[in-house]
Amino acid sequence: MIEALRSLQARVTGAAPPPETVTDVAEALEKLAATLEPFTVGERDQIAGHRGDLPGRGQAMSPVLHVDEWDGAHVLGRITFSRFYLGGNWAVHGGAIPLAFDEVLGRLASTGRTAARTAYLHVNYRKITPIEVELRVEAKVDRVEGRKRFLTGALYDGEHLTADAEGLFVELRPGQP
Ligand SMILES: CCCCCCCC/C=C\CCCCCCCC(=O)SCCNC(=O)CCNC(=O)[C@H](O)C(C)(C)COP(=O)(O)OP(=O)(O)OC[C@H]1O[C@@H](n2cnc3c(N)ncnc32)[C@H](O)[C@@H]1OP(=O)(O)O
Repeated sequence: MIEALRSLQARVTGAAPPPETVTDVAEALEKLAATLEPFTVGERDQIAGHRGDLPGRGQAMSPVLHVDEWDGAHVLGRITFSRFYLGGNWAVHGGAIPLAFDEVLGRLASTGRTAARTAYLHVNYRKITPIEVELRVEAKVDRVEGRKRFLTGALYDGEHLTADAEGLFVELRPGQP
């Protein structure tokens, strides 16, 4: 279901269908939304973002990270931004890149440790990040100071660095939302 939604996001973004097709698709989507409505659940029970066994934790908001290496200290993986994430001139939207970094660094920050939340995330855009190209993602925990975890990450198109990030993730106290 989530994979099909991702595919739909990319198709909708890239299409300019005739008016009758637009009407048909809109009706079909409204019907699907109505089919799901009776199955609305609380946050804890939803699939999206809560299924570690599914690509991208089962949520369609950020692109899927395919993990090659993951431990408590570093991550190596691959990520492809579909056409859904197009900003302009075949470059990824500037807001989608921090989304991907927050996902990767945020998950790494909380791997094998008490959960942490993003306090800040600084992103440098070094080169255009291309759409529909498999990119390499690297991330690591740089240092830990008490509740503060400082992480860095980088995104590569081949040997070209397209963006890098530095983030502070603060360990949550018991009961802290
Ligand atoms: C989301 C789920 C998290 C759980 C993970 C579960 C398992 C993982 C699996 C899957 C997860 C999903 C993967 C994606 C995860 C993405 C993470 C996000 O996107 S989180 C959403 C965006 N972030 C917020 O909404 C935070 C909003 N802000 C806050 O809640 C607080 O400000 C918080 C927790 C960040 C800090 O508040 P205080 O009251 O706990 O602590 P204070 O005392 O203010 O700060 C502690 C230390 O940090 C410094 N600090 C805090 N903010 C700073 C900043 N912006 N810049 C510099 N220093 C800062 C302070 O100066 C202090 O340092 P000194 O101890 O004095 O040395």
